[in-house]
Amino acid sequence: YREATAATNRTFPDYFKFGIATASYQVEGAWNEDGKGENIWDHLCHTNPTFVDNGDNGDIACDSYHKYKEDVALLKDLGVDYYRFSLSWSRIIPLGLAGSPVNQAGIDYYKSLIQELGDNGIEPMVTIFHWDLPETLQEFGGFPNPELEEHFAYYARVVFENLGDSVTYWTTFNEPLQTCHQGYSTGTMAPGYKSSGLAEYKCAHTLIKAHAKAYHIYDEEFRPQQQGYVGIVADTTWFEPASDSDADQEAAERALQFNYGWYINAVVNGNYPAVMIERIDERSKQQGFETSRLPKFTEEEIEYIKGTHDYLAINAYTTVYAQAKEETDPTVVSYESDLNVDTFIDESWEQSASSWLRVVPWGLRNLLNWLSKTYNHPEIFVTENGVSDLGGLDDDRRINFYQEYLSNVLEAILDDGVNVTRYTAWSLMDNFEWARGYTEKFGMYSVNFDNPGRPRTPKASASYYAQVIASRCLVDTCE
Ligand SMILES: O=S(=O)(O)CCCN1CCN(CCO[C@@H]2O[C@H](CO)[C@@H](O)[C@H](O)[C@H]2O)CC1
Repeated sequence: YREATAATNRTFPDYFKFGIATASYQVEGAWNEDGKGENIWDHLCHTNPTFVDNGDNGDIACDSYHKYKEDVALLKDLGVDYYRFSLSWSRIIPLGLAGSPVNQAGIDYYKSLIQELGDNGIEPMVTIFHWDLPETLQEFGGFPNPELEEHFAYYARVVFENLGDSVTYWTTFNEPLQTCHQGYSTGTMAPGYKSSGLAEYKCAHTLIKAHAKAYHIYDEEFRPQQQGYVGIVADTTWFEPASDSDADQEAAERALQFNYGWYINAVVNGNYPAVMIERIDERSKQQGFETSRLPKFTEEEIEYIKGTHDYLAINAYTTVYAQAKEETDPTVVSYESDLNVDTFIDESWEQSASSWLRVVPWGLRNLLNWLSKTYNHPEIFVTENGVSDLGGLDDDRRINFYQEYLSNVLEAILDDGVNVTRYTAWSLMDNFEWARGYTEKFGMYSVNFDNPGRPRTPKASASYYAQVIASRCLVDTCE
């Protein structure tokens, strides 16, 4: 499908659940209160204030650490079934290190938030890691250091033990692609390293093993009593073949495998996608490396990693066209040259406030179909989807975005038989948009960052989303 379609007037199935998401560093603030340790975003913002637009940082952010009851009241007004939020590793384990002290005040904060959600009939969907790595662990090398597997396993066990009685849906990592590729290759996210085609592959290797270990810890030690589910949230742009030539179709498929398959082929089938292994092994050999730049899983690791997911999750925002290109200079060591695909957009696609995000609703339907076909028709959660602007309460472009993207989700379900059972909007409120600071707004509630009270104000999109959830339909007159 390549055409925007008018929003369908059909209704969402009764089992379908609507949610909304935030993340710890983006909303909590209280960066050094009640025993919380420093994380890599605290450290980056404080030591290199030019990294983030306007020198913004998450010291206060939306102050959700103090205002979480207000946040739950907003969730109640929206009528969401669940709230997807993340835990701050260094609030719970200040040093991050396996065996290091646990900060009870950090545990108590999340217990209070989960209790408040429960009291309001809202299910918590908890992300264990959403990019805010304890700074001490970065001083040990971060995820490129294989020891991070043990440190993460210790953290996961602490949160399963302390919070698991009230949590059914867990996610180990949010967007490992951004963690490793933006963090250690493009340098556009903390810790801001530029080790393309090198450290980023080590980062992913440790992260995938850490995910699998946490999954097995839950499966063996906690699931019997807690009866919950564990997954990993991966993201990708939808890559639409620029033409129906074989070369362009292969280019699009290769891009999806290097972006989403990098992690999800591992948790589903136990290993990296074949196309990554083949291309990186070959190029590493041409470049004179004794071993491939892409680390290898052993046979027992493949068995251990295979199947470590109880649902398939996707954070999806936008689309690009993918086109085959001539092989680049084989001596270039980089992810981009390993991938070797040209991408471009259609300038007619509606813009957002984010340079990487064009509004292309039909791309989400194609992506959901690709996921279903590629991973054998699993249950799929859309765990993030949303659009940025520069502010304002009459956000009719955001309403239009949700109406058209949700319509494509519903068409994937009703017309294509894709088993999507959850949809999560990004985000509840305007928050710290990483290197873009507070300039790009994704919230359904506006936050006034010039007011120490960080007041929240509903935008028109909040009313629209509440109406969609109540009516289970996207337009005024439903069938
Ligand atoms: O600006 S640049 O072009 O130099 C680099 C930007 C790279 N983007 C950042 C967001 N990411 C996926 C979405 O990232 C997700 O979506 C939200 C909106 O971004 C974030 O706030 C969430 O934390 C994150 O989970 C796609 C890649």
